[in-house]
Amino acid sequence: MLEILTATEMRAREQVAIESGGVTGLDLMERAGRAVVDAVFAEWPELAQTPQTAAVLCGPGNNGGDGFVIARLLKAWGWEVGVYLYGDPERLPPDARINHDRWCAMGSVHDLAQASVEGLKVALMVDALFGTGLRRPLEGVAQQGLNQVAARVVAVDLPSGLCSDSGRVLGTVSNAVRAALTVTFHAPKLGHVLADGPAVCGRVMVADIALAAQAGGAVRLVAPPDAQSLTKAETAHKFGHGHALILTGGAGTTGAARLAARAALRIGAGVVTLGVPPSAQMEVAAQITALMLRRIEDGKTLYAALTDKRITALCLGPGMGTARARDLVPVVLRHESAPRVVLDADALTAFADAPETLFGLLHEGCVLTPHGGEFARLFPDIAARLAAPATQGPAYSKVEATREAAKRAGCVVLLKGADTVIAAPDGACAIHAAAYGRAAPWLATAGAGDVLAGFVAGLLARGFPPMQAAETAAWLHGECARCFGPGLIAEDLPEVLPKVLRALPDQAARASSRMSALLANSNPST
Ligand SMILES: NC(=O)C1=CN([C@@H]2O[C@H](COP(=O)(O)OP(=O)(O)OC[C@H]3O[C@@H](n4cnc5c(N)ncnc54)[C@H](OP(=O)(O)O)[C@@H]3O)[C@@H](O)[C@H]2O)[C@@H](O)CC1
Ligand SMILES: [K+]
Repeated sequence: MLEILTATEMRAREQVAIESGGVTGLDLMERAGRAVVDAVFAEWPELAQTPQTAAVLCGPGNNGGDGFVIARLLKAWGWEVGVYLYGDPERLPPDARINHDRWCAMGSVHDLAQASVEGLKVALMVDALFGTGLRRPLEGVAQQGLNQVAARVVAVDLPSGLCSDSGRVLGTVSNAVRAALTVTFHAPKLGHVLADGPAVCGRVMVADIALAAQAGGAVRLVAPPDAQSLTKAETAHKFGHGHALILTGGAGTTGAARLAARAALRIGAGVVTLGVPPSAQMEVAAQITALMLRRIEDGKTLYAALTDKRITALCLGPGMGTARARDLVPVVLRHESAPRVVLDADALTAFADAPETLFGLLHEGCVLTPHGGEFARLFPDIAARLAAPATQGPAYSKVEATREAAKRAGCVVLLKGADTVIAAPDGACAIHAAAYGRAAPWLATAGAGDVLAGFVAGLLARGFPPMQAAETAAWLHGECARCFGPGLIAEDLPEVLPKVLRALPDQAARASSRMSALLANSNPST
């Protein structure tokens, strides 16, 4: 499991290590500084060839302390290093103060408030202004780092201005350092993958500073699924892999549900049936082959259909129309057979006026897959809080918002985006970040969300628990987009899935691929 930490969790890990007596805060700071220097040389090998020039911007906390270590190590390599402190040396925390004083034995410290670094030409700028302790937007002289012209900017832990827990830049979005390389310690932080994080971090390297592994953080990065979990048993009957029922809208609006149905079938549901109103029967019949068709006219016919115990999951919403959704969603959610259900698109919008009615019906076998707009319709107060300007760190995050929504809804919520967050009512939470090595910009295409809903439905039909179904669907969806690449349209996603499934790593390979797939991993000497 690749854990991804909040600032508080990271501090707790540091504290446990220090209290165990095996390491001091000063040791950790030394390792952090050394890890940054090693990562810089790994990223830009040309800088290790001959001594260069660097500007190191140090802040008033321990992030600044790391900066003083880096300055000392670069100087030891023969570099010409300018150190600029934002703050009062007398008020530095103890470990940072010690490293400040060590540096002072080798060079001078400029006061960032007095010495302008605007336009300074250096080979490397080290941003050690703020890390996990950022509380407010960068302002005044602290902003000088933003306009640096160095060819290479390395951020220590986080680009200054970026909130570690939310990935939101405090203030306006231009209020953060834009790094080419970010070197963080022990584990990635939420801010590296959420919101603005990927846009300002550049490449992210996770450096091992020899902190002992501990029980996982509260949030995980979605891992590649285990190939075994998606195979089909040699002896199983088609109904052994479940039967998904996908409801369509009327004539002319059945495309979205057909996309979802094909996705459910491709991901391995044994049988997939499209439930159509009479007006759409001919249209759908003319389009399908492996998919089944059943007339679902109204609540009564749907209720009767659900008495077939072989139907293990439903997908409602894509292209369904809000009126039909308002009629049929309660029938499914109230049905005594309690099949698993994914609700998307119109099935969410249909309850914009009365979200509490929907929440009263949802159960733990449900998954909601809203995009930002649908989320705001169901959870307007949560969405408003998330949309409010981030002025204080730690800022309210998409992780907190999705967790709050899942708790309120009483089921798994998958909030889509480049940073897809999936949360369960018990607080379990995972992020699928389509960023860094897993960026999938081609997913911004009509119908991609319908395919995701279909993937979730197919997995639910196969018996995956809701959280696992949502995580697995999100990962495979992103992987299909990456595998197809430019020119992708939604129809391509289910078609490329077999290739993606064939390439899935087995359990042993998963552990090592997880980290490298998303973030570059460095393991500098300690
Ligand atoms: N944890 C670990 O295991 C390890 C941690 N390590 C390193 O420590 C870093 C965390 O250090 P940290 O906690 O001292 O916080 P940091 O980011 O330096 O800033 C705090 C200071 O900034 C100030 N301040 C905040 N915002 C401001 C603003 N906008 N404008 C002006 N001032 C502002 C704030 O002031 P205050 O809010 O108290 O007024 C306080 O003085 C971490 O990122 C990593 O690099 C490593 O050494 C190895 C192991
Ligand atoms: K920083």
